[in-house]
Amino acid sequence: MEAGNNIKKKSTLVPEPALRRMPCYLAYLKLEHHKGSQYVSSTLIARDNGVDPTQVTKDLSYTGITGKTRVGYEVEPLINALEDFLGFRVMDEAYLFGAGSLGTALLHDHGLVQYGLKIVSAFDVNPPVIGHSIGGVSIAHVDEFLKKQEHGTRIGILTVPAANAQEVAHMMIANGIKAIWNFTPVRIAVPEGIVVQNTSLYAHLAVMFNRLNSLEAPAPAEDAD
Ligand SMILES: NC(=O)c1ccc[n+]([C@@H]2O[C@H](COP(=O)([O-])OP(=O)(O)OC[C@H]3O[C@@H](n4cnc5c(N)ncnc54)[C@H](O)[C@@H]3O)[C@@H](O)[C@H]2O)c1
Repeated sequence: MEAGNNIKKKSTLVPEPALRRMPCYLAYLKLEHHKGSQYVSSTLIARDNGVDPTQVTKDLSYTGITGKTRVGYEVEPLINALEDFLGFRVMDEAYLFGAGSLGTALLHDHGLVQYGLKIVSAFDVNPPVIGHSIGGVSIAHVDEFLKKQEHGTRIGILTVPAANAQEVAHMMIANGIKAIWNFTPVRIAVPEGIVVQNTSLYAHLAVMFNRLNSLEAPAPAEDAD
């Protein structure tokens, strides 16, 4: 994987559900590759991923790879194409804002690098953490970010308290950040041309609770005549 400020390949706008399925296909294909499979059919990918085969074919066509009649997709080239397409093979650098509980967890996460994201600096305002290093990344005061004139880094991870989210987002954008991975529960307002990706564990938790509770809920009573 290349490091530095390589620009990821310009990609066309792909529907979000397809983009969300692709890393699952990738993980699946890597397992198949590990098991020694050379080819895998769209029917098999569909069955094991709980997706319609036509959907699989359409999703994978975005990578530019098509399956062969009868044998399906060649596993290794498809893995490479998916990784390329998803931008996982070129390393992007990111700054992290807010090295608290969640920020620390992200700084310790080795998985991000495998997906093409390297946190190169973290910024906070809390004196006890400034000057320390977490997961090999040093924590500086946000003033240091403001002092930097040139930022090759275009991605900022936002893990500050909700009350500071908008103000920190403004500061990030004013100083060159183009994409914000927002973990705060605040729907931050940004000017046009700035990418925001909101991520919440709790939103998924709410869905899980709802699904679980609806399983356990008594069946609705039949209408009496
Ligand atoms: N998306 C999720 O799934 C998820 C999960 C947990 C927490 N969160 C959210 O993530 C955020 C952080 O949560 P936490 O538990 O790590 O909180 P925390 O209080 O442990 O950490 C927040 C950090 O931000 C720093 N900070 C405050 N103001 C700042 C500023 N202006 N500039 C830079 N740093 C600043 C604080 O000093 C602290 O170190 C919160 O908004 C929380 O709601 C989201």
